[in-house]
Amino acid sequence: MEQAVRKIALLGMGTVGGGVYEIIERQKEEMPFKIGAALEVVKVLVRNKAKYADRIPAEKLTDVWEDVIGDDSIDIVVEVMGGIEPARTYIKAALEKGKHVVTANKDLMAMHGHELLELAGEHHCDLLFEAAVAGGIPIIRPLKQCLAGNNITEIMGIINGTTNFILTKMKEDGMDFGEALQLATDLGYAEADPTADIEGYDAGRKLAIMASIAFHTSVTFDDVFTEGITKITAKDMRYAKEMGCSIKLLGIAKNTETGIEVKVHPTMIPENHPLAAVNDSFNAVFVHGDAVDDAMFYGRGAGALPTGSAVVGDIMDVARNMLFHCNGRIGCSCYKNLPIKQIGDTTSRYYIRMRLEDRAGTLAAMAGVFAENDASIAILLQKETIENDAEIVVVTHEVAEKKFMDAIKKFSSMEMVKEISSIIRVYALGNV
Ligand SMILES: NC(=O)C1=CN([C@@H]2O[C@H](COP(=O)(O)OP(=O)(O)OC[C@H]3O[C@@H](n4cnc5c(N)ncnc54)[C@H](OP(=O)(O)O)[C@@H]3O)[C@@H](O)[C@H]2O)C=CC1
Ligand SMILES: N[C@@H](CC=O)C(=O)O
Ligand code: NA
Repeated sequence: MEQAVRKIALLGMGTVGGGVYEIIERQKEEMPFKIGAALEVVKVLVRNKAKYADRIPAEKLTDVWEDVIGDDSIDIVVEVMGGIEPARTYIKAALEKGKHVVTANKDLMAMHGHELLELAGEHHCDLLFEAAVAGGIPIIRPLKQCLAGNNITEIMGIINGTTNFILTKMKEDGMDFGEALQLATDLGYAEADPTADIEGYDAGRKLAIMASIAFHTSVTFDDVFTEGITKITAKDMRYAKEMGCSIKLLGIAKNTETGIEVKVHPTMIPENHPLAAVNDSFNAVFVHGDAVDDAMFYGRGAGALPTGSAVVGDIMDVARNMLFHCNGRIGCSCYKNLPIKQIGDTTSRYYIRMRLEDRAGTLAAMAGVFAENDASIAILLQKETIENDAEIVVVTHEVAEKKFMDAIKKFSSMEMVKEISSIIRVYALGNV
């Protein structure tokens, strides 16, 4: 019997495209046994063909989209270009022509995922995006399938490899921020514009995608509160260590009775928390469901082969579905319309480092302002004197963000306050 061949077009041949191409090559002999068909990359779309001429045969390489969309033999379009446009237009056109789509594009899925998944459903096509969240770590499929019997109430994770790499290098090797970012870029972890990584936008996009799936309601990137790591200093890292904590950029999504909370920010977590041990470019996602209890997913969240691994897994699923004529069986799962909470309506604990006039009564005045706003103090440290001012570190108990920020606003206008040097949210700190 003649061997079935599933024909693939790769849109993009950068870090991820290169990984996908290599894995398909490596697995060539295995594919018929694994998915009942061979996989063949027949077209590779890029902007600058000359850059790829030494790696990709000339007959496959194109810079003309019509060569892909006009080729009826192509079954699967794999979008690994990134960005919103022209990716969105190309994916829509592919789905409308009945082609299945695999994408790693979190920017697009976090903004237009709902629309694209509905379109895929209308055309009975697969639209799979495992690589869009936490790269090589299986998390989309577990949320959509393996954990589907749960009422998921919380997701918390380290979902940006670049920032985790930077924070690890700053903490463990004393590297400065710029040096660590350059290294992350050279290793292929960072986005084309690393602002998305360091300002928390990339993590925000991944969080929106996971929250939509887990809570069955549309959450877009615009709904997510984001704060990046650019203000984290070596000094805060030292204080964190002294308190038995690490500083990590966390994405936190909760399904509460009053609405959905979605936020990304640097967070102090105790060293004995499993997420504190997640270092370098590794990612990890904690999921809490009413049936499964806690589950944690850990692995490489970025890089050519780890991300390629997720993309190829999706391509193989499409090919398997083709064999059994059941493409499009798992589509959009947003059947609710839940409210999204503003950051001011969420609660947290806070670490504040500040410089106060070193004289009698300042600490009492500070405690008074905090108390008026329901922010009770759990830890107070006074270590250093800087130019006759006292450097004070405070960690509060859980308090509403709005009340805490009101306290900070009132407090910073007082004459005795020389500087609010940093504010970092704190995730549970032992018994204090
Ligand atoms: N890097 C990673 O570790 C991860 C990346 N992702 C996502 O995967 C996607 C790809 O990322 P990555 O591989 O790092 O990106 P790169 O910048 O390394 O590669 C992008 C590729 O797409 C091509 N391309 C870009 N725009 C166009 C266009 N308009 N028309 C044709 N070709 C185009 C580029 O071609 P040319 O060189 O000719 O411009 C290049 O080959 C992004 O959505 C990213 O967010 C997801 C998880 C991890
Ligand atoms: N820039 C991203 C790559 C994968 O999504 C990251 O650093 O995690
Ligand atoms: Na993934």
